[in-house]
Amino acid sequence: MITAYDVLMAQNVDEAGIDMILVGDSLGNVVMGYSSTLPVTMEDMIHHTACVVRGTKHALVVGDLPFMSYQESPAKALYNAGRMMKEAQCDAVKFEGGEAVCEAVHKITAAGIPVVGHLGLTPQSVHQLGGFRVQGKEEDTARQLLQDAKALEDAGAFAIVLECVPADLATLLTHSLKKAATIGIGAGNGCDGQVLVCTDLLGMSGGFRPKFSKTYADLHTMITGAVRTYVEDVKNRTFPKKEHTFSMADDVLQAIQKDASALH
Ligand SMILES: Nc1nc(=O)c2c([nH]1)NC[C@@H]1CN(c3ccc(C(=O)N[C@@H](CCC(=O)O)C(=O)O)cc3)CN21
Ligand SMILES: CC(C)C(=O)C(=O)O
Ligand SMILES: [Mg+2]
Repeated sequence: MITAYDVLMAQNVDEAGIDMILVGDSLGNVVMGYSSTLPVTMEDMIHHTACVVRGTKHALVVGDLPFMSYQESPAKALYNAGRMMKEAQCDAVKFEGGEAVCEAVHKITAAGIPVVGHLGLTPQSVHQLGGFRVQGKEEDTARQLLQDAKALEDAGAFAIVLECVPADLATLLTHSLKKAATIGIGAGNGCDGQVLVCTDLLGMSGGFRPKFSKTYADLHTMITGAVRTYVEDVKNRTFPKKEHTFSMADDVLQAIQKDASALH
């Protein structure tokens, strides 16, 4: 699984054979320039998820539900999950939380909408968590994670993202679940699948380099290099060349030249 936020990236990752595309609310950081995911709205998520759906032929597209679109009540969660499916036409929705959101998961799956859960470091709760830190290192928090994962599975989630949890705990959770698949990000290779933010993987997320990420390409260097060369080419007139240029018939040109010189 990989994130995407627009049609171009969706086409590229889909062609590369990815199984699932997540239109993450990391949109807030990656595309909109916010310092957290909290300001992202339903309108933002629907808009970008619809773009990704239009660029996807094969992968399953999951729309992330933004902060405060599902926390208030299971009824509101169902309403917004329905909006995401109807207006963006994606294949599933995802939202953060364990036991606290299980009633919402149950209602949404009962309505025929596939749900992906998200446990561990849940960025919409960053202020409560006190920062972006590994979760579930202590006995009580690890036990709560196991309970949350079981509860999400029982409520009907078909997959659960595990973000920034110790690898051994993620492996244990993966084995404990009977139906739901685990998708790790900073959770080791014992999960059923993995997810990364596309711009992190491609080396175009600026200075953001979390420990769990791996850059498979250096697009930042490629993009700045290409644009720098373009600027130079324009300034020294090596671009555009003849092959980038349109011409006109000589007699027409001569007629217009006469008109132009008459204007002097
Ligand atoms: N570009 C991008 N990639 C992401 O993976 C991502 C976003 N944006 N935005 C939403 C959330 C926020 N995420 C984050 C943000 C920061 C850390 C971080 O600073 N982690 C540290 C601390 C680990 C520790 O507790 O030791 C690290 O070094 O990984 C992790 C996940 C993951 N998500
Ligand atoms: C990092 C993934 C799991 C996510 O929730 C997002 O991109 O918003
Ligand atoms: Mg998210």
